[in-house]
Formats: sequence, C-alpha cells, structure tokens
Amino acid sequence: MSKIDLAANAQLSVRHAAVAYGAVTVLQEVSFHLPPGQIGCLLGPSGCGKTSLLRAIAGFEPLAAGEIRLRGQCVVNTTQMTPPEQRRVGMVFQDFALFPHLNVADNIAFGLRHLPRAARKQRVTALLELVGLPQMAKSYPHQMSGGQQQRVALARAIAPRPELLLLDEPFSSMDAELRQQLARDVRHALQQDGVTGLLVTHDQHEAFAMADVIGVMGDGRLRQWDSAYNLYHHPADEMVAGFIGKGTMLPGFILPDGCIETPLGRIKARQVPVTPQADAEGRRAVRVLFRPDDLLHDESSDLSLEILDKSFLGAESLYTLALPDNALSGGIPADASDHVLSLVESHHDHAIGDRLPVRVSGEAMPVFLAAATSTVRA
Ligand SMILES: Nc1ncnc2c1ncn2[C@@H]1O[C@H](COP(=O)(O)OP(=O)(O)OP(=O)(O)O)[C@@H](O)[C@H]1O
Repeated sequence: MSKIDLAANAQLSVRHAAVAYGAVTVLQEVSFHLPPGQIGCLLGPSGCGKTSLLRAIAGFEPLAAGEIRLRGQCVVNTTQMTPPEQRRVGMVFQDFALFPHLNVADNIAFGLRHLPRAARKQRVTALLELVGLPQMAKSYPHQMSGGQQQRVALARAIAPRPELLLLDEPFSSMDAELRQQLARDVRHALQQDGVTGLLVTHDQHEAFAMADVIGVMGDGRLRQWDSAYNLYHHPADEMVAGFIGKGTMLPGFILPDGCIETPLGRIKARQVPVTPQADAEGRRAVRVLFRPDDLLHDESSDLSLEILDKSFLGAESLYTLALPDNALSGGIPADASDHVLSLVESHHDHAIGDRLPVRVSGEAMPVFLAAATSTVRA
C-alpha cells in the first residue's frame, strides 16, 4: 500500500504533531498512521512524551502544530479541537478504577445503557468470554486479583466499540511474567473484537508481545515507526539501536570495496547512511551495531575472545567478551565499546577468564556515522 493510501485508510493518523506546555515544546514532528484493527505501541524512556501524545489523541491536550485524524476526520489541529466525549476513544490506564459497588457484569455494562437489555446482556457475556472470565460475572472487584481486574477494565473499555482504544501503561503494576501474559491475552481479545489499539509503555517486551507496529520515541521525537523485527535489525539511528534489544557499537572504517573493517574482521554493511568525511589518514570512520546473535560460538574458529562476564538466561547464556588488543588499525575510539556480547546455547558452559572461540555471523549489520571528533582509546 502506498503512503497516501496508508494515510487515507488509517483509523488513526497523526501528522507533524507537536505538543507544548507553555513555552516548552515536549514533542515535535510526530507522524504515523495506524490501520484499522491493528495494535500500535508508543515505546520510549520516561519523559519522552508518550503520555502527552496519548492525551492529545484522547482530546485532553491541544496541539501546538500538526493534526490528528480519526477515521479520516480531523479531531484536532491548531485551530479546532473535538471534545474527548465526541471522539469515541476508549481508555485503559494503569490505575484503572472499577466501580467497587458494581459486580463485574455491571461494570462492563456501564457504557452500554443505550442498548436494549437483551443486547446488553449478550455483549457482556461475549466480552467476559473474550477476556477469559466467563465465570466471574457476579464477582465484585475486591474479590479479584489485579490481573483479573485489569481484564474487566479492558472489557469495560471495549464494550461500547470505541473507534480507538488507548492503553496507558495498563500492566505496569503487575510482575513481568503476568505482564507479558496479559499483553498477549489483551492482544488476542482486541483482535477478536476488531478493535484498533494504541498502547503506551516503556517495556519493550510488553510492546513485542502486544503490538503489530511500534514507535520508538526519544528526545521528544518519534525516531522510528516500524515492526519489532525492523527496530531490532534495521534501527533508524543509534538511539533506537541502543533502546531496543542488546548490542554494542564497535568502531570501523569503510574499505574501498564497501565492506567495513572492525576489531572482529571485515563485515558487510546493511547500508552506510551518508558517506562520512575522511580523516587525516584518508579513512572514513563509522560505528557498527553488533547484536549478541551476530557473534556465534564456533569451536573451529581461529578467533577467540576473553570472557569478561556472563549471565545465565536459561536456554542461553549472554557472554561479555573483550575485544582483541590492537585489532583495529589506528586504535579504538574512546567513545566506542571495548567489549562485545555473544549469545551462546547454555549447554556450552564457559568460565569467566576462559577464551571463547567465536565467528561473526556473516549477516549485513547496521552502520552509523561515527562522531566527527573521536579520540583514540589509550
Ligand atoms: N502538565 C504538564 N505541564 C508541564 N510539563 C509537563 C506536563 N505533563 C508532562 N510534562 C512534561 O512533558 C515531558 C513529557 O512527559 P510525558 O508524561 O508525556 O512523558 P512520558 O514519556 O509519558 O513519561 P513517563 O513514561 O514517565 O510517563 C516531560 O518532560 C514532562 O515533565
């Protein structure tokens, strides 16, 4: 689908949006489109502007620039603002408040008073089924676990069939395992009901479990709006590369044939964004993202690296390995990493201080421009 079709058919369309509090602009030039029935996620560190954007979409904040459209209709730009209650947007928050004096069925039915009694009952029964609580219609909130209450809050929010469901850190009070399970369950429930959703979180595992498309935010901008695969393997910049997954930035130089010389040998570049300026020796410096799965354990390899640290992850262990001395002509810049990570099947148990034989995977790697004034590590 072309970019124009994507925008025209989007359930939610955000274009060049900026949010400001007084004279301080906290968010700018944010653009993305969310197709109907998909689940998007805004992911980023604390304070990057995720909640501000969600509040602008819901109708609680004006825009300082740009516009937001719901099903093609402009709901806010710099001259007009549709009130929240006219946007047909549902919301689920971390501190969701169920009505304590109403049982589960009545909580879910709260926004369905316009429906005839039989239709209301049918919708509540279907939603209880959808969120996996068919037996709990008559229970009260205080008789339920946090996870069960959150499922009820979700059912209540999607009951009136909102055009868009916004979820602001809805699972953050739960432990990590329950969080991911709930994220998967909620994804399933939204898909079954055909709801378009936008989740805000700072937890990338929650984003991976729930979203079709993820926007990584940083420094008040949307850095990349993409699939989890592309964020990990094709990060748009070093901020995204550092925020998603694990990895280290190694220094390198572009060779005449377009390959990159790194401390671990020649690698293929996925793409060199802009040809960097040559230094005094005529070399063009870049930084290469090595993921832990780019460095493979291989007993037949001539390359072996000292194990500095290791963490057991269950099926795999993550090893921190020292880079070889004098591995890069001209030395390693001070702002580059002096170690690299390798993910190895945990049946192979190597001790800290041993040398681990490894080889580079051969996959093309993301390459970024090096800072213009890198000093060399002493
Ligand atoms: N009402 C407000 N008045 C002034 N500044 C605000 C207001 N709300 C948020 N901010 C500022 O805007 C910036 C973005 O805040 P926001 O809450 O949108 O970020 P966030 O990514 O959702 O953070 P968190 O993950 O911690 O909730 C922060 O610097 C914050 O201090």
